Amino acid sequence: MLKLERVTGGYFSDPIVQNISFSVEKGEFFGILGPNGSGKTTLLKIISGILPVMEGKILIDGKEIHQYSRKKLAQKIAVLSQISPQAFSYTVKETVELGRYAHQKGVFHQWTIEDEKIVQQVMEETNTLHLQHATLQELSGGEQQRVYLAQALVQQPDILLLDEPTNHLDLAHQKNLLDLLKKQKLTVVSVFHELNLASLYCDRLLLLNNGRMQLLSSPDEVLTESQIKEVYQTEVRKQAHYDIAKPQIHIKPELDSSDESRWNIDASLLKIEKEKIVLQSPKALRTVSSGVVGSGIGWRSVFINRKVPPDYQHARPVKEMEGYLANFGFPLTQTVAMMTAVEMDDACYGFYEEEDFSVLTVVTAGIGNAIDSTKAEKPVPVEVGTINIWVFVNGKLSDEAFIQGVMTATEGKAQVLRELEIVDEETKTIATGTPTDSILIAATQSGRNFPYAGAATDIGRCIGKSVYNETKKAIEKYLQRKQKERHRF
Ligand SMILES: Nc1ncnc2c1ncn2[C@@H]1O[C@H](COP(=O)(O)OP(=O)(O)OP(=O)(O)O)[C@@H](O)[C@H]1O
Repeated sequence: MLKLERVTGGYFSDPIVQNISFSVEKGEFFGILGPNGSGKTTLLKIISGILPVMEGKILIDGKEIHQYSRKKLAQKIAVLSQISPQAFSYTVKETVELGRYAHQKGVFHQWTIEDEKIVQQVMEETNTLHLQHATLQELSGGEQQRVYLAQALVQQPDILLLDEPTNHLDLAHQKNLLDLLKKQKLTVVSVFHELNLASLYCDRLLLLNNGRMQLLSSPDEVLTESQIKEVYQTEVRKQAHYDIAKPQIHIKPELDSSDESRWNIDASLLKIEKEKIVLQSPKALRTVSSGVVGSGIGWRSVFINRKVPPDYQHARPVKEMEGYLANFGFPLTQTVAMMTAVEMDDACYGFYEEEDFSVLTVVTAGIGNAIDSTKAEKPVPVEVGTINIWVFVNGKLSDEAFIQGVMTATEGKAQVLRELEIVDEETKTIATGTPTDSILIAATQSGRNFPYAGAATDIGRCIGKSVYNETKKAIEKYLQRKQKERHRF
């Protein structure tokens, strides 16, 4: 549909963009990225015919753009105008109507029912209809942007060229505008400054660097940490979007040196009370957890293991737990909270200090419902039994290390159950845990760097060993308590 063949162009004789070649297919959303001054706007102006092609060719549907009449080209390509002060005395509706010029026939450019229908429909879609009688100067920057988009859309072009279409828009209007363009299945070529929006909406991205093509590929290939560092001279982190398979880029603010300094979590921060265990960290820790509250991946500074009655039943345990936390004034957004029916006195913890890192591990263990997850058909709850494991690492864990930390901790727990011959009463085989076990791996993200935390690493073995030791002590305490209770009755 749109094809650039070795295009060079710019202002006067200055070739700002050089040797650009790509094709855009019908219905494709094509993004142009690059640092300030890399030639994005210049390239768009060359494509739209505002600036001449110095070398190479631009073809639309196989025909070079200079072979199209102005009106015919306007039916093929629309450009989202930049806000221009001279247009300010027009009303919104008049401004949008100008977009129909390319389709008006005859010498007198008669306005048809069809023209009116399209204008009404597009103004509705762009949320500009209610502004129709206002003049442009009475509108905010974002409202003006939507009016110009409406003007381009009523042109019903095959290809829409946009230069930073969202730069004046608030969050909702950014999303609405890009959703609208996506829904219309238009062929869009758009300059973006916002890498994350470009990633979410574009099928392919062209990354420009000093007027030349750095890379043309999918968002995932273009938006890599190393590529962005090279082109934008900025350190970034790349992560997958929470809901869809598109990358998102995070910049990291420059911190003052005190924020980078090493700090530790140790047992002095731990408070074991009758009804709960609390650890409050002076700073947020990066966490991976399966708590009732604060599960998943995040940054948290308050950790609660709450004792509930053995017959605890609640239709909405998360809500109930949130209410409990709020009662104590614990900040919900910063808290990981678990529950157990185990006596808090039976909690076990240990601080494991190695040469250049340390680990604090806290375990409460009840094994009334011990289950062999590899054989059981379904859990058969008899009594309350939950093993809750907290592992605090004084060090910096990668995502991979967090996952391996969960693995090594689980291996430690399973080893205890095997050694103590804790049996799943249903299957009569050695249990692997209980049906409601919970885990937290939390790291200060200061001090030594740990790319991995599997059993091949000292941190992995330390996590495995600490969980093994503390779980063993906790289960032995639990068993002793049960035995005493049995003797009493
Ligand atoms: N009207 C002009 N006349 C001469 N040179 C220009 C003109 N407009 C831009 N340039 C030059 O062309 C180069 C590329 O500018 P362009 O606006 O295409 O970059 P851009 O990638 O869109 O930048 P930004 O991200 O800042 O919008 C710059 O060095 C700029 O100084």
